[in-house]
Amino acid sequence: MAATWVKASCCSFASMTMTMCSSFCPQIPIHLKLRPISSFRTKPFFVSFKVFSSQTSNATSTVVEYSTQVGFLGLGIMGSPMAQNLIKAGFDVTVWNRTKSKCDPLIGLGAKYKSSPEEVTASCDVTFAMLADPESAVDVACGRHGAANGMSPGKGYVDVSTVDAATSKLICKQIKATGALFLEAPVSGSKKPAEDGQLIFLTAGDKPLYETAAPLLDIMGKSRFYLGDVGNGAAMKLVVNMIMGSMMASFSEGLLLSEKVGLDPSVLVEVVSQGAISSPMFSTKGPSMVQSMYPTAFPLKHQQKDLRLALGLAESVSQSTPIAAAANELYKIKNPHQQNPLWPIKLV
Ligand SMILES: NC(=O)C1=CN([C@@H]2O[C@H](COP(=O)(O)OP(=O)(O)OC[C@H]3O[C@@H](n4cnc5c(N)ncnc54)[C@H](OP(=O)(O)O)[C@@H]3O)[C@@H](O)[C@H]2O)C=CC1
Ligand SMILES: O=CCCC(=O)O
Repeated sequence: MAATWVKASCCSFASMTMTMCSSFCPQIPIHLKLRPISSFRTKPFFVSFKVFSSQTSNATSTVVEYSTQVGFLGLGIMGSPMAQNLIKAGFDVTVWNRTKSKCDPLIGLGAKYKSSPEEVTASCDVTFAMLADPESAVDVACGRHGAANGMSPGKGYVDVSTVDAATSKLICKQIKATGALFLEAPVSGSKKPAEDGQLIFLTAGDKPLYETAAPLLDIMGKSRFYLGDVGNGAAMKLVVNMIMGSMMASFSEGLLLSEKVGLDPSVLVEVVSQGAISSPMFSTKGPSMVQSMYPTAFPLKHQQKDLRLALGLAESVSQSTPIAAAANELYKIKNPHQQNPLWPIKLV
């Protein structure tokens, strides 16, 4: 039981110019034709997308009429449902993943397959990358047969991986050296929001690409923020995940303490949900944590990576972050039999 809470805290983790009626009802699926907004695209851009009444409102419908080629690199927990939503919305999607077998379900849904990131970007107008960490994001973008090799003017690269600002800037430089445009767009939201097209995009970089890619983002997400220069999206994402890592560690401690003093942790979850510290994260993860159920949504190693990168960000501006630093130690644990002096329980 002791390991329960630790494990749970980690695992169970236009302006495209629209030709449209301004008084559309967001509840009713409608078909829209979009015109290109910039010289970024050289051919007519008819697109299918989910309808938003504003940047942060809920989107409720999807439409299909589309001719652009969309690439997707990285089909893990997040990338796979994101690419799937683009395919289901009617986009022409070409996929690549290091482990080829993860492409098969998407190919079954109609995706095309290419055997390298370079081939994907060479054949696509806009390519998304959803990779594990800074190393893999750089490798896939800038390595041998990497995405940059297939980029050229008129194309766009949207990196939705969670990385640090320096990594994002490095990738941006390589992509832009080809004449293509770059957008960083890490996401808030986990496996279920990815499946449901309810992610929150934290974007920064080339505004024309942001605008061109907006309908694609709107298929995969419920809102998007444009934050200016490359690095700001990465920083925003790291701050958000730093808060999340600390709060889930604290929640885990509370659940364990409640049990050790003879309280029912389920009741604690209910009490928390009704009070000022209620949070969708506690409400959705809490019940499964109490039941010792840990379906992986946000792998422990990624939360630790994000805390590590957030601590680096804090260090860059000499900000003290003792709470995040303590939480980071917890997420470092790889050996379940190892005892962590910072955690008040023996991990068995
Ligand atoms: N899961 C979540 O809830 C969320 C995750 N994120 C972030 O999104 C990103 C992806 O997360 P998630 O989908 O959960 O992670 P997964 O571990 O499920 O997938 C990681 C992906 O990266 C690929 N990859 C890893 N290393 C390499 C490499 N060296 N070269 C090429 N490809 C590589 C994997 O390929 P392969 O299949 O071959 O291993 C896989 O496609 C991470 O940055 C994460 O922090 C952001 C929001 C929520
Ligand atoms: O990076 C992962 C975020 C997970 C979430 O927002 O639920």
